[in-house]
Amino acid sequence: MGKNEKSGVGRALVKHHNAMIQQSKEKGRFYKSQHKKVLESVTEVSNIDAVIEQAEEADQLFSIHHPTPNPLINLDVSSSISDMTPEERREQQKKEEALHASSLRVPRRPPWTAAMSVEELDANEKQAFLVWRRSLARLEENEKLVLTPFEKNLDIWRQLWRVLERCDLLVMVVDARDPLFYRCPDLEEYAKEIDKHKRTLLLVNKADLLPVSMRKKWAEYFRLHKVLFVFWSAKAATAELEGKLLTDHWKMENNMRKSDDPETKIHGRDELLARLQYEAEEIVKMRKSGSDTSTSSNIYSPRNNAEGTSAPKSVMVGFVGYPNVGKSSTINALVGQKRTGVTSTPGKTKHFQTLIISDELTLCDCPGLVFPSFSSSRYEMIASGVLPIDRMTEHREAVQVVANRVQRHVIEDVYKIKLPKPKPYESQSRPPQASEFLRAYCASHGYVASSGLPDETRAARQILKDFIDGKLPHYEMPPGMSAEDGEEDDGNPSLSEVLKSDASDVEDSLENGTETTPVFEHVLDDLSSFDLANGLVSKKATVKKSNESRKHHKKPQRKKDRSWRVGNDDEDGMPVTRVFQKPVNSGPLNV
Ligand SMILES: Nc1nc2c(ncn2[C@@H]2O[C@H](COP(=O)(O)OP(=O)(O)OP(=O)(O)O)[C@@H](O)[C@H]2O)c(=O)[nH]1
Repeated sequence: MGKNEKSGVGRALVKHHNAMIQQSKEKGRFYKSQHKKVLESVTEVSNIDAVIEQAEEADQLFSIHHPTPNPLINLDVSSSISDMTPEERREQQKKEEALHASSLRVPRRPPWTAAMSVEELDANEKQAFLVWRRSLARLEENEKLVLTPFEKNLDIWRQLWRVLERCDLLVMVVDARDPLFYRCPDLEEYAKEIDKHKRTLLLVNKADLLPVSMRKKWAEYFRLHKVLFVFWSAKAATAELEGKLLTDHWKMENNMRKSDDPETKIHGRDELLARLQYEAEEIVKMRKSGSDTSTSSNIYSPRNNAEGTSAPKSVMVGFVGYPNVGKSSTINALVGQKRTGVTSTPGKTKHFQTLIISDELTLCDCPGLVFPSFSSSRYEMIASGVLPIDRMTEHREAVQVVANRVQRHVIEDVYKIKLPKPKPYESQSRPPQASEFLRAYCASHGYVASSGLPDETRAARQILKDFIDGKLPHYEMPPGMSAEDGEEDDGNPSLSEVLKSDASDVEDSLENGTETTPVFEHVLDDLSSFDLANGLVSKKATVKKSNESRKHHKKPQRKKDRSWRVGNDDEDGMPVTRVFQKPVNSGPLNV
């Protein structure tokens, strides 16, 4: 090999090296410019905004070079259903929901390789996202369907894609009071599409707000449906870490009662970490051995470890879920110190983060995401803590969700108020009307707007906050089960006791046959207090609905502590922090 030839190879190597550096610098600049804009959750976009925004993103707006029609606009609107009765409409809606269930998908990341340029990757992702938005826009146009607000910011979905790709075990955090509302089965499907060995564990958080009898019912339901689950309370685990007792609400002590049943007990911090590591290691072993079988039992026992296969070096557990279900609280409790901000305002976690618990276990926390779904109204989503209370305008509708779900006597007990009883000719078991509830609350708390009228907006915000935080106890039954199903005396307040309504007089009047017979004097009496806009009002409440009372009282939002965020992850430009867990001296929860 001659001297010239030698230096030629050297030059080529140096050139290649410089080109690589240049490329990575450009990549960095691109991501920097991409992430200059604050990552904001977008759920409240009207169709027209969506059309413009998405068309802009896809460079298709008024472009001569792209004469194809905007893919979000579909003028093929289905036939009118306006002449249907409400029952027929609901029936039709159910049928349509079943028919279109498979279209209600989480957006998939288009196939990619490390050889792709950043621009190509970006364009592909935008295009795939646009197609996804188009399919959902079609569903939205179907007047027989109600599609609830869902996350429309591609950058938030990108965070999810990365978490899904990186993790071995996916932990879906749900609120124990209505686990199915917060569960997204399609996400479980998607995880399996990425890697058939990936599994999803349902972390049923806020279990401190659920009586043991209800945990039993849900455990039965999950077992029947082969769902891997764990009951957990980030709040209790945090209290345990801080050496505090959990005494917030009247039911917690009962809910936290010691339970030996591995399925219904609320796991302690160390127990949960061990369980997560075990499940993730099983997945990695399965992947390595090429085996298809996954652990089917929900009962965790370290002795069940697959024989013969050595434990993997390190495993990754990804946390996903709707906003406000307690992902940050869970991560903080697991890490053993405050690493992510916790507030009751949904949508505060914006970027995913990686937290190294030990050499063997890493956690990855994704921002809260509102998955597309049918059926639940915007108000239900506000009441469930998924959409922020601050953006609420129709406060009566949202408070009606609370009034429908919390027993009348519980509302009265918690707030020490008296709600107007149903009129003799009304159904005696009807829930309180939002207007009745709000007025009684305003009267007892002295909430008066500057106009001199009851400050319903302020009251609504407080009531919804109490509902979300658990001050107003409520929970959903597993589908197909009733409150009395399989109830046994375990020393806890029975479900029927907990849910006991003040329907004693309801039943009495039903038995006496007085339920539906309006007494003429009562009707006349009520007409005098009839508020055309809002229905029957309490005789004492003489104030009328006023626009004034709907004024917003924007509360200053607590800022999350984000000072821990450091640097960029060189792989995909996402901010991460690496936290090494300090050993925390805490045993399993005393439950
Ligand atoms: N009772 C009870 N409340 C909890 C528990 N875990 C979290 N919370 C409360 O739920 C609210 C939301 O908690 P976060 O940890 O901020 O929820 P998040 O899922 O990270 O929310 P985003 O940042 O919006 O994604 C806070 O008010 C917490 O105090 C729990 O186990 N029990």
